[in-house]
Amino acid sequence: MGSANGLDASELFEGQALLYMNMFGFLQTMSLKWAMQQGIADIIYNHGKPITFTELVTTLQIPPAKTSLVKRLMRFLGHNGIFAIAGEEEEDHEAYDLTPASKLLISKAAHAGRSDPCLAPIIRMSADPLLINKFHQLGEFLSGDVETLYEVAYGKPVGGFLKDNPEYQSIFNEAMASDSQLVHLALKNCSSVFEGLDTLVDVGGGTGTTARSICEAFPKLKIVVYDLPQVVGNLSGSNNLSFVGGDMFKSIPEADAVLLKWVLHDGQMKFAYKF
Ligand SMILES: C[S@@+](CC[C@H](N)C(=O)[O-])C[C@H]1O[C@@H](n2cnc3c(N)ncnc32)[C@H](O)[C@@H]1O
Repeated sequence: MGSANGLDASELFEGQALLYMNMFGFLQTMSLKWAMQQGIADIIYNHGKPITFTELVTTLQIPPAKTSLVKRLMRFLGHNGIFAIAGEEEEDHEAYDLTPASKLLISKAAHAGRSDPCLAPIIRMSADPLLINKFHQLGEFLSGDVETLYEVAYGKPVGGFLKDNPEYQSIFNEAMASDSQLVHLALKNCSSVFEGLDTLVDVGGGTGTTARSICEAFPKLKIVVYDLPQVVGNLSGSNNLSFVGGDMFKSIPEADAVLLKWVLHDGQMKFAYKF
């Protein structure tokens, strides 16, 4: 027999499971943040082989009363593909290994001088409480006239917010730079894209991580990274790389081609960066 809302028992439970899965979706972000803050990827990497549950809680100095919670979190992260679970799950013999995702959390310090990409900074930014908070204002933003979510939540657009909060400007710049580290992998097969170009302007190019990769791959190409003065003001270039500060809504330096990466993804971004 159907319930009052016309659902049979299996539909009810499926609906409930789906709702709860979405309701607890934030736990994916929070457990990832925990693993990153604890440096678990570095711990496993330095260990040189899968680390057992007992070894992990000992290394993390988890109080005995809370070790079972760590096991739950590690299994949750394993279920989500962040770590691989090896060994037997009974008797505390379970062990954790790195996956492609957690290898991208290994810090530069653990890699000791190698230049492997590390995406921890962009996770740090995305999981920051202040920056997450703005999403509580989605309703107010979408039903009101204010142009950006930042303005609803913090009283100013993202550019102004970052200018007034230099610590977030650094978090933001590092996050963007970490995302851009992966670009050089894509460049290997892209030479045709840059053929015939002498100059390129990377508009909203941040601190120049993408531009540096392109400069290395195409040393004859001259690249200008154009971004807000607060972002590029203190940066100096090299042979074929230079930094220019300015506002892209007023003008941009002349070049054979323009690169826009993570800039103007949609109409909202135009307003988002207005001061
Ligand atoms: C989402 S980030 C992308 C950074 C970089 N392209 C990347 O992919 O890592 C957007 C960039 O646009 C810059 N930006 C925002 N408004 C701007 C403006 N009016 N003129 C120039 N740059 C601007 C920001 O400072 C920021 O560095």
